[in-house]
Amino acid sequence: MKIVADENMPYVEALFAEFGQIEFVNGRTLTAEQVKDADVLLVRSVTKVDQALIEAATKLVFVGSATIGTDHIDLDYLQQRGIAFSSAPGCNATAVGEFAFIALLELAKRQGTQLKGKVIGIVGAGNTGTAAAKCFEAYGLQVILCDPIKQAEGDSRQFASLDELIAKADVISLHVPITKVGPHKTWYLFDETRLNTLKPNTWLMNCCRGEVIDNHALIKVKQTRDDVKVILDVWEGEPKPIAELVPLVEFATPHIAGYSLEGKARGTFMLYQALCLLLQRQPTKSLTALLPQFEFQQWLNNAELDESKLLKMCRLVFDLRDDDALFRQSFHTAAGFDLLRKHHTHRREFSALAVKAASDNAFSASSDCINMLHSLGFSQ
Ligand SMILES: NC(=O)C1=CN([C@@H]2O[C@H](COP(=O)(O)OP(=O)(O)OC[C@H]3O[C@@H](n4cnc5c(N)ncnc54)[C@H](O)[C@@H]3O)[C@@H](O)[C@H]2O)C=CC1
Ligand SMILES: O=C(O)C(=O)[C@H](O)COP(=O)(O)O
Repeated sequence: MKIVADENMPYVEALFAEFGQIEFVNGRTLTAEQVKDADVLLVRSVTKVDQALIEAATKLVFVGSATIGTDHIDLDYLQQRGIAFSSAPGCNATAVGEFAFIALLELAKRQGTQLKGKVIGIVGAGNTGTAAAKCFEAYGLQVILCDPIKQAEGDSRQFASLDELIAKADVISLHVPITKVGPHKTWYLFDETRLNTLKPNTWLMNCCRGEVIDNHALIKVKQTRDDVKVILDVWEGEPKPIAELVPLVEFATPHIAGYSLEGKARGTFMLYQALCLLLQRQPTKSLTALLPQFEFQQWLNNAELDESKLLKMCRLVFDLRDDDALFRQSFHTAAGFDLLRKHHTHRREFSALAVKAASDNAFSASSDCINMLHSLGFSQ
């Protein structure tokens, strides 16, 4: 069996070697010629899997994408060909949720204010939106959810309309898939008209797909509204963000919100499970065995953890400022954007770091503060 796999997908060797010969490829530049003998194709979000790519791949039985989004896959064509497909829903939801939380702590610090007390609006209450809400709620923030699809399905959580959310939230975080048609289409959901309805001093963060915000309109709005602060992990026209936009953004990263080591490992592992199922083989590998132990654990002496100390703790697992600085140096070319992604140091999720109160110390952290950290996701 021949497996063609994106070179940026960790743990492929460990999980798929038992199925046959693996050929690693650059997912962005993958050609039909490289895929034509494949039985299995494993991709990430940068590979467009459509008729043009796989028409000649007559042996292909399985396509796996180790991602949450599936907008790069022509699902109808795969179905028509009878090729099994699996993505990895939820694999990096925790990573995105924690990214959103840390990014907002960083923004608050940079603005000389506190995140505490802000109202957070989450657009799209699926896996990543829910993971983000979990962090914000663990920190005691009020969260407003907007998800008309889940609302119509009878999800028991409380929902607001997008207009209500925009009117009430201090921070808006976007967590929707990209869709171009239908009553809830998200392509340019934040177009110029909607961007102009943002209330004064709104913080807007996009960790889903670049085209959910009209980036040209965002430039226009930002040029006259410095009160609006923006964090972008995803960009219209990736891998070539519009250069003019970057200096207008407070934190800029190259589509790495989902790039925790755990998230990537989960993604590859979910494809391994799907292929085992398709081939009716018993899985022999385990996800936990793949992940290295985190080098540190943290003893807390501080009686109370203020926001600045909380941010320092979060930076133990992920320092967003490094990615932002690197981005500004080398986003200018498509190769630069992709290299930033390729060489991104896979951060760990909060769960990799065990946090305990130093018990023999009069200044030991309060149980409220330890409970908050555990609710955020840090281990006991
Ligand atoms: N920056 C990154 O590294 C990552 C980006 N993503 C992107 O984030 C997207 C969302 O991921 P998940 O939360 O895991 O997907 P999901 O499918 O679990 O949740 C998406 C939610 O958005 C809702 N939705 C759809 N249209 C909407 C609209 N017009 N208004 C409000 N809600 C709407 C859906 O009902 C659904 O509940 C993915 O499709 C992917 O494009 C995902 C992972 C990592
Ligand atoms: O899962 C998704 O959807 C994402 O956006 C991924 O985090 C993107 O990562 P790559 O597949 O482009 O490495």
